[in-house]
Amino acid sequence: MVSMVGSFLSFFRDYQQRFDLADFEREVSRDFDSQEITKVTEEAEKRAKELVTSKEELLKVIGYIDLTTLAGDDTKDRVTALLDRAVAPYAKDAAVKCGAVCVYPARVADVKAHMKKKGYKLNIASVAAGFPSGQYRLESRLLEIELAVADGATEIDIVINRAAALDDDWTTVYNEVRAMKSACGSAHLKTILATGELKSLNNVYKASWASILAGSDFIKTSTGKETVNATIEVSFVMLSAIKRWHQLTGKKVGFKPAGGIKTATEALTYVALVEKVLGKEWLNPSLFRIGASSLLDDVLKKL
Ligand SMILES: O=C[C@H](O)COP(=O)(O)O
Repeated sequence: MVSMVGSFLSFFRDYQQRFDLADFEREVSRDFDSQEITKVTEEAEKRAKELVTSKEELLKVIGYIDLTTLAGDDTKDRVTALLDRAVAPYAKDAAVKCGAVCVYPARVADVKAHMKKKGYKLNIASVAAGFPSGQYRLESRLLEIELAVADGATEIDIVINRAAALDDDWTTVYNEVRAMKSACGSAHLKTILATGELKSLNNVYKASWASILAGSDFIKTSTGKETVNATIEVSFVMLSAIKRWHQLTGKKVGFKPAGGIKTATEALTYVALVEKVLGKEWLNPSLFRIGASSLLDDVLKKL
């Protein structure tokens, strides 16, 4: 028994600490069946139409939301108002809260100061590492993460290096995410794949796998700034990678669809998909978030 645990631990440590390109290639050489994806999508859409009639499910959606503002003209007043809203989004029930607020690094200190002043408790997510393009030197991306954490971010949403991904250089993608995970310290790392720029579902799977191997706590679809953001199709592929990792290691990685999710029914389609692929145990804010700037209004309207 002890030696089984020992070999499991060494397998797991190996997977976490080195990037073996041959192992990686073996693991990611798979195709996705478009008929299966269409079937799963139809099922999720059907289930979402049922879920949207349930007040309990709608309230759960609020708890999954990373209430986001990511605009060039964000100010202290805008992010503090966002925080006020995220801690008390539903007037009829003070226990309902969003999963986090999500802001640019330069606004984290404003959020933290307001949180302290009001005595709130909520996760503060900051995008970082040259969000949304990632087209910056690694040193500056790492420093940005460290500064956001020092200012009070408890969750860091980084972007992968799409130039490396599109050059099929998955070692670089892995090494950079690993360095970013280390720069996060105790903050959780959400790794954005920017799937709308990855050109193929196989690349989405490779990006998911490299990010998971590198220690990401969550994988996230999109920045909200790509031409194509979250879709059910790429989500299915990412969830398949999370499922495979769980089968191999027993570890649970979270999932965050983001970008362009505006209605309760759309949000619940992702809920239904997660339930279908990974099971109900993933449906809590420590393993499932939805990144959205304008979803909350529609959810409140339906309550
Ligand atoms: O991570 C969150 C996204 O940037 C939000 O995108 P959205 O403004 O389309 O809802």
